Amino acid sequence: MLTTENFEEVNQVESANTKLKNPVSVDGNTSQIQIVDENKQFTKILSESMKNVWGLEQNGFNYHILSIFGSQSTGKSTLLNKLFNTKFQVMNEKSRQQTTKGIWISQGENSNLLILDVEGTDGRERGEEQEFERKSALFTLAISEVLVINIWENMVGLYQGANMGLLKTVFEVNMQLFLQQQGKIKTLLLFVIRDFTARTPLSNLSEVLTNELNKMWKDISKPEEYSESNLSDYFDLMFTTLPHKIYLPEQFENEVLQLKERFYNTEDPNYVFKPKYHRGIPADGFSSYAENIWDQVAYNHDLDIPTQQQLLAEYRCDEIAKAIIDEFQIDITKYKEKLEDGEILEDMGKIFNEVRDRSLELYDHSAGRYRKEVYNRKRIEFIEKMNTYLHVYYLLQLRNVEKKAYADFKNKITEAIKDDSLYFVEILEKQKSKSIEFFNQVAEDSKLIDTNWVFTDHLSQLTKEINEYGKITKDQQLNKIKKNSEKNTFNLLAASVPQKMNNVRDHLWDELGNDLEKALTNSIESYKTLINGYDCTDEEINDNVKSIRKNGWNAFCNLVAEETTDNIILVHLREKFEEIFRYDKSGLPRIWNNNDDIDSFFKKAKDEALALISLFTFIDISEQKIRKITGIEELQKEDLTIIDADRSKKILNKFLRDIELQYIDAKRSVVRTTSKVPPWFIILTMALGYNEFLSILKNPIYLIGIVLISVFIYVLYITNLLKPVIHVGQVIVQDILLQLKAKTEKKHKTNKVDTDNISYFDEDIPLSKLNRRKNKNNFDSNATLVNF
Ligand SMILES: Nc1nc2c(ncn2[C@@H]2O[C@H](COP(=O)(O)OP(=O)(O)OP(=O)(O)O)[C@@H](O)[C@H]2O)c(=O)[nH]1
Repeated sequence: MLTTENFEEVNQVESANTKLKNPVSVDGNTSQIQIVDENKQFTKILSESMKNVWGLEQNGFNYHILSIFGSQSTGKSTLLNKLFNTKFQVMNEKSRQQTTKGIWISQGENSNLLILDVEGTDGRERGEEQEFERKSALFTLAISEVLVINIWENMVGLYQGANMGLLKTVFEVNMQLFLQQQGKIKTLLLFVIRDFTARTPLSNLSEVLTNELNKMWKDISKPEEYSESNLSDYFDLMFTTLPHKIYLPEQFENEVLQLKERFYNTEDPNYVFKPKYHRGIPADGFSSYAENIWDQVAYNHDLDIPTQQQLLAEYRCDEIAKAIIDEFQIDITKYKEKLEDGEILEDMGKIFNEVRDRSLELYDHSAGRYRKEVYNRKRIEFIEKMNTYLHVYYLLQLRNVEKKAYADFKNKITEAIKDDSLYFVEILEKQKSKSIEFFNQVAEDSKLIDTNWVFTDHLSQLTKEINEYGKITKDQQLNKIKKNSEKNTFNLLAASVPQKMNNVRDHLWDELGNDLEKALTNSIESYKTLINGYDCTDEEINDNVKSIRKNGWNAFCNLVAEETTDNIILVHLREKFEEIFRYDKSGLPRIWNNNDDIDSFFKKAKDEALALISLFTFIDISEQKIRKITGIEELQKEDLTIIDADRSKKILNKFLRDIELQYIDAKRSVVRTTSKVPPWFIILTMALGYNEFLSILKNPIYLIGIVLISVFIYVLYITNLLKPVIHVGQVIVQDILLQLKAKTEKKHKTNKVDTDNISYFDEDIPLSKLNRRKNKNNFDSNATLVNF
């Protein structure tokens, strides 16, 4: 009887048949796919469907798989569509043609159920060929928890009609599949007896079927050790009936609804999806697992479920780890940029522990469903991989912390130097500990839990850098303090030596010796005060004090040398000479006259001036005192010599020449003041020269000459050049006269030097090193001495 519903079904099937080639869906509904087609090709979109169409990928173990077996055209697809609201193809009544080809899979409506509709057995299209039947049995048994065996009541007891051939295959492949596995995996065989008339009670039918199945189990060939095993060790049996769909449609519908409870209602006493039937494949690994199983089955390879599960676990754990690692890397990249820019990541350890824990949680959630041994092994690899990535960040962090610790240390030390802190070493040590402590703290805090990361290399590098910088700075500071002390000595001496050498004549060297002692004592005291905080050894202090003393002595000698150049000595001599020769006791310039004893004055002035030179000939401080003040052990005579014999001679020559001119000037001024022309001589000259005077006036040449000379003299007068010209003329004349006189006398007299006055300079005094360097006079070494 064709009902409206049947009519619709037929139409539906007819339209669906036109789309049989579509591997996705018979009616364009992507909720069902042909998992294995009639050419034994496995679908490429199972994973995609699991994830995006059925939304089961993240269900873990919370999903179930049911397959239906049975002879062709026994209403399998119809039953599934009724039970699970799937859209499997249903046969067109008129053509009675096989509809389900290969294996189809669909999601049960609003559920976590995956339903497989398997091509009917003993289909006439495949003839006697049982290969696909065996393969599909192997495949579906490997992945399904429940096998629904669809039979018509009138087939019970018939070998082929009751699918006994198929069940024998199932039993055999079960041995092949699950015997290697530790712990028995059970499968539920749910017999749905269709077109049930109730003429034979279900209990009888069940019994018949159970007996047949047990007999069949006994008959199949089993390994020796399983020869005594029972069917019930591997299979649970469940029997149910459905009335005739066409003749008793309402009853059929009602019983289908009741049957539905066994699949959907977990509370139902006959609920079929018991945990013991689950294949233990997490939903996200199902597509890979199913495909691998089919590959093995399709190409007649030995199907070793444990190996497949092992391979799946390996593959999936890697895949899961990779996906999480990809996300993990994206998560941590933002920190890398900061670290590469030199930033220190606060709470790095905390942040990274959290990031790692989050990733690990995800891994555990997904990979933890796979084989424990694989999951644990891969977990260690996964953690190591994350740790490796994070270790790069940790090294960057260490580099940044090391830089900061070093920079902080340097800044503090620079500040201490700027402030001239008296506690330099204390600050240095304190800052060193602080910087190292800071480094240790951050390095320790930045570590990840359960890692053996070390930072000893960075720490020793930092310590080395800090120590080196500290030592260099300390040495520089000590050197600076020493130099400042030496500068202090120099400044004190520079303030006293020139002043005293220019003014003090009595006890000059006693006073200079005292000044040197005071300057050195002052400098050494301030040096010792300043180095107080530097933790110097006695040896270092002694060496530096020695150096301050020695350099102080050198500075003293230099200042003395600067004050005893030839010119300065000459100035001193001239001043002394002129003090007596040119000025009287009241300090007024002398006007020489005939009664003055110029020679006596000259001799006295010269003697006293020459006596002064001895004051500057050598440093007249006792060697004992110098040793005591300067600490210099080896002191040579030449070290104290200021003016040596050579220099003395040159200075003396120059001095004598200078005072000789003053002597001549004095003598000449006496002549000028005494030699006047008498008046009678002027009158006589005018009388006798009157004619010559007139003749000059009358002669135009003479007249012009006189006029020109007068004009020249007048020009000189108005330009104030007359006096200088006269003076130059006088000097030239005097020089000519002197040279003539000297040449004349040289022929007759030998040069005689006043040995009394210059005997001191003849002493064999060694050359002073200092003055050899300082003395740059340009005196004519061949200048002759003049005897007065
Ligand atoms: N007598 C009877 N006929 C049924 C029943 N259920 C469905 N049919 C009819 O049986 C025919 C085959 O139905 P299908 O659901 O396509 O059977 P199938 O086993 O899936 O067929 P294949 O997939 O080709 O093996 C259809 O014409 C259905 O209307 C039933 O309970 N009893």
